Formats: sequence, structure tokens, C-alpha cells
Amino acid sequence: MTMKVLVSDTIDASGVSRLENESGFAVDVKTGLPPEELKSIIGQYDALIIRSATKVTADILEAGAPKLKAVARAGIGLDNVDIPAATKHGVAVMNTPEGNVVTTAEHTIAMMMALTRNIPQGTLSLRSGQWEKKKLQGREVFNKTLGVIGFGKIGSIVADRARQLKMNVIVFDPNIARTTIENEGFEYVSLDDLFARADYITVHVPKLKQTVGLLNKAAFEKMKTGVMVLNCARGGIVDEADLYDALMSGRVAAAALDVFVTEPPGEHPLLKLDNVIATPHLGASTKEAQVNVAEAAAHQIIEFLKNNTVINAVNLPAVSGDLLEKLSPFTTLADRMGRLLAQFSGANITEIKIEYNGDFQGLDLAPVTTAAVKGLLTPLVAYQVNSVNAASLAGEMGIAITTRSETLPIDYTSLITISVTSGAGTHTVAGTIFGKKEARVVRINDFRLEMIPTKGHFAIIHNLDKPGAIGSIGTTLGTFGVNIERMQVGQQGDTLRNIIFLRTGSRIPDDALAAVKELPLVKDVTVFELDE
Ligand SMILES: NC(=O)C1=CN([C@@H]2O[C@H](COP(=O)(O)OP(=O)(O)OC[C@H]3O[C@@H](n4cnc5c(N)ncnc54)[C@H](O)[C@@H]3O)[C@@H](O)[C@H]2O)C=CC1
Ligand SMILES: O=C(O)C(=O)COP(=O)(O)O
Repeated sequence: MTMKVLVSDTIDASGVSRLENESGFAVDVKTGLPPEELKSIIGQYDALIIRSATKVTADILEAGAPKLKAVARAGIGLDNVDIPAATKHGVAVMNTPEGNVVTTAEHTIAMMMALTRNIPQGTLSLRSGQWEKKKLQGREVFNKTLGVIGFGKIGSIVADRARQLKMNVIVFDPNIARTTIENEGFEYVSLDDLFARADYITVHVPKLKQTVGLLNKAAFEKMKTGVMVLNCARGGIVDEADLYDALMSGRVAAAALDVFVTEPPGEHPLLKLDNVIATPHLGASTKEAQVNVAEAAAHQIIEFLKNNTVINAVNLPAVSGDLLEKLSPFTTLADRMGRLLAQFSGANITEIKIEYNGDFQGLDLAPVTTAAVKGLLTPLVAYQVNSVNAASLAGEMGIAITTRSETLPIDYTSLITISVTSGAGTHTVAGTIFGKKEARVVRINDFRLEMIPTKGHFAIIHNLDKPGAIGSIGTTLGTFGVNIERMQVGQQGDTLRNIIFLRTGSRIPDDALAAVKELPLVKDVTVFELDE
């Protein structure tokens, strides 16, 4: 049966013809659909191609299931797609992360120059018959300090172009190693330093809970008087009401906005100010970028629907569906082992070592490695880590990933051993699959156990191997209402110490933990949990 693709935002014609000619798909281009109309027709389509205008809500995704298999965004930002809902409904979500980055960075530089030299104001003034040379005097960007917040694909290009304008570029990005930024030749600073020093501040971060209002009243108060602010990322990263106040007070001299909380913004107070220049979300709007992203989106949809090949998906690993199916017990296990290790390792991770031992039937284990890295990083970073971005994110954080395959004699058919080195030393977890898909963690550091790594609360207690130790721990936890669901006791090497592994019915509260730690025979307690 002919596959059907709906294109609900304007994309370059080259993408549409690629879908039709290369793949024989039936393509409907219907832009500007009201949500209810999109909802009523989405169930007929195998894939949806969008830009930033279409809001792919949980409602739309539910209406699309079960036929809808993929959403491709001809562009980068996916804040208009409910990704958890897409995953829930089995819909792959892809973007085209490279095609428009140069264009958007160039737009940012254009905005900075236009803002600095009053170009839009000059045009308007001339149109109204005036010749306002004095009023519209600008300044040089030469030797000024540009603060770049977010050193990803676009932020790093903006930094590079600004450097070539002979600006001093300072960078803040909590997820990128200082050395990465310094090796690129830029100064790595804290956010407060950036606020205090920058003459221009430009944001290039995704729109997330943590980045909404990143530039707000408190931030403006830390900035130099006369700073200029640019937002070519997403509306709301710079708080619009607080920006308005900061412009009125003179703290911020001028602002350039390509994006708004509500688009189109209509009669927006900011647009009434002479020292605000704005464009209607034009960051990615060049012919070159639009051809790039339309063709990439079309290519990704064709590969996905025809060959099960996943490219640039944010909620699926980049492999064929077939391989994924075969690997799924191992990817689940590796992800959980990673999550577990995150809790032992904390910050400053430098290395994750993954060793595969035994029989993996010649399968490509890259998705399993990715799952381990994803599991490790998920609890540690502020935004969504997925199978596609996990490895590159680890690279940016300065985490080395090494893998090794062995066929050493072991007690299991297959064994995955993951070691993570961090500021807290090296921690190791090993796991296996019993039968076809029963995941088990069989070792945590030097303790052999049999742990089912599903959602729950756990503790590892080191204690002196003397009568009464276990009883005192059970009684203490019981006093605080903590039920022990499972207990395993092992000896620590040939020392006089035991290791006790507990699965508890609820989180061990801080006061209970303190009480257990105070027990005379207890030497050390580590608690951790798995959330899925
Ligand atoms: N105006 C337009 O037409 C366009 C806008 N965009 C927007 O530009 C933004 C950047 O896109 P890319 O560079 O492709 O993203 P990216 O994912 O390559 O980089 C984002 C960077 O932000 C960093 N980051 C995350 N949270 C942060 C925080 N709290 N503080 C500082 N840094 C933080 C991340 O570590 C990452 O390095 C996105 O919001 C995207 O939607 C993208 C294309 C066109
Ligand atoms: O790619 C992005 O994230 C953009 O913001 C571009 O948006 P647009 O495709 O021009 O609606």
C-alpha cells in the first residue's frame, strides 16, 4: 500500500519532490491547519513533516496512532513536539540538526550588527523622510565582549564568527567541558561572570524547563548597564516582561529578537520600543538552509519508512528496527546499569568502560553501549539525553567511552561489565540476561548479588561480620517504617566485613539513614534507586 506523508508546514519543494519521486509516497501539503483539523486527518498518515508552526501535541499523537510512525522536523527545535507522548505512541521523532546552523548563526550576527548600528531604525527614519544621523549613532563591536550562552552547534558558530569580528568572546555552557571550549580558543566563564562582563549577550540553548527565563530580572540585575541582548533561540528563554522592564530602566540598552513566546506575537509591548529590533522567526530562513533541512527530513522519512533505518531520531537509537528488537533486553539492562552507576559516581566522570563477555551472537552492540551511556548521563544532566545524543554529549563532557569484547570463561552466557571512573573513584557493575530477557545485575563493585534492576529503592551496607548486625539494621529501618523487601548478604573478600544488599519498599529517609549509619557494626551505607 502506498505510504502517506503529511507536510503541515511550508518546506522547500525539493523535499516534497524527493518524497514523491524517490520513494513513491503520496504526499499531502496542508499548511496552517487548525489543531482540530490536523487531529481529524492525522490518523491517515504514516509520517508527518513539520517546522516550528505545527504543534504536535499528545492529542495529535494519540489521534495519529497507530498508523503514524514518524514525525520529522525540517529544522532543529523540537519544543513544538511532545516527545514523551510520541515515544509512548511509538512515533519516532527526528530533526535535522545540521542543515540550518550556519544560517541561524549568521542571522544572529546580522541582528547584532543591525542592533549596534541602528539599521532598522535608520531605514524607518529615512522612509519617514528624516535624516537622523546624530540620533542613530551606533558603536563598534570591535574589542567588545560577547557572552555566548550555549556552546552547541549554533552558539559555537556564532562565537567563531564574532571572534573574526575581533570581539572578545566568553562562553557559558554547563554541559560542555571547559577544555573543549578552551581548545576552541574561547574563554570559559561562569554565568555570573558572563553577566558581569558582557557588552552583548546571546542565547543559543534549547527551550527547556531549566532554560525558560534564563535571562530574567535577577539576571538583568547582574549585567552591565548598556548591555545588548539577543535571542535567536526560542521565545521565553529571555523573559519578555523582565526584558521590557530592563529596557525601560536602561539596564539593557537594546535587544534583538527573532523568537517570541507566542508566535506570531501580535501587538507585543516589546515591539513598540525603539531600541528593540525583531524578525519573524527568520533565523533558519535562507534558501540554502531550507533546501538542506527539507531534503534531510525527506531522506530520513524515506529511510525510516522503507528501510527501518533511524537517522537523527531523538527518541530511538540509530539502528534498524530489526537489530533493535534483538538487542532490546541488553539495551534495557545497560541503561539501568548506567543509571545505577550514576548514583555511585556523581559528577566529574572521566571514563566509562564497557566490557562485553560471552555470546552476543555477532550482533552490533553499539546501541547497547549507547544505552549504558544514556542511562549514566540521564540522572546527571539537566535536559533530555537520548540514544542519539548520549555519546556526543559524553564527548562534550570530556567522558571517554571505551568498549571491549572478550570471550573469557564466565558463569553466564553473556555478561556486560560497566566501570565508571569519576571524582568518586572507579565503580563497577556487571549484569546479564537470564533466559531470553530477564535482566539481572550480578555484581556491584566487589559484591556479587542477584538484583532485578527494576523501579525500586536499594541500599548497600558494609558492616562488621558479627552477631546482631543484620538484626540491628532491620530493627532500625522498621522503626522508621521502612520495609525490607529483599536482602542478600555476602562476605567482602576474606575480610571480617559483610556486604548487605537491600531492596526497600520506600526511600530510606535521611533520619533513618543517619540512624543506620550510627549503628556500631555498620561501616558504610550507600542508597540508590531506579526510577523505571
Ligand atoms: N531562530 C531560529 O530560526 C532557529 C533557532 N534554533 C534554536 O537555537 C537553539 C540552539 O540550537 P543548537 O545550537 O542547534 O542546539 P545544540 O543542542 O547544538 O546546543 C545547545 C547547547 O545549549 C547548552 N545548554 C543547555 N542548557 C543550558 C543552560 N542552562 N545554560 C547554558 N547552556 C545550556 C547545551 O549544553 C548545548 O551545548 C535552540 O533553541 C534551537 O531551537 C535553531 C535553529 C533555527
Ligand atoms: O530549526 C529551528 O529550530 C528553527 O527555529 C527554525 O524554525 P522554522 O523552521 O523556520 O519555523
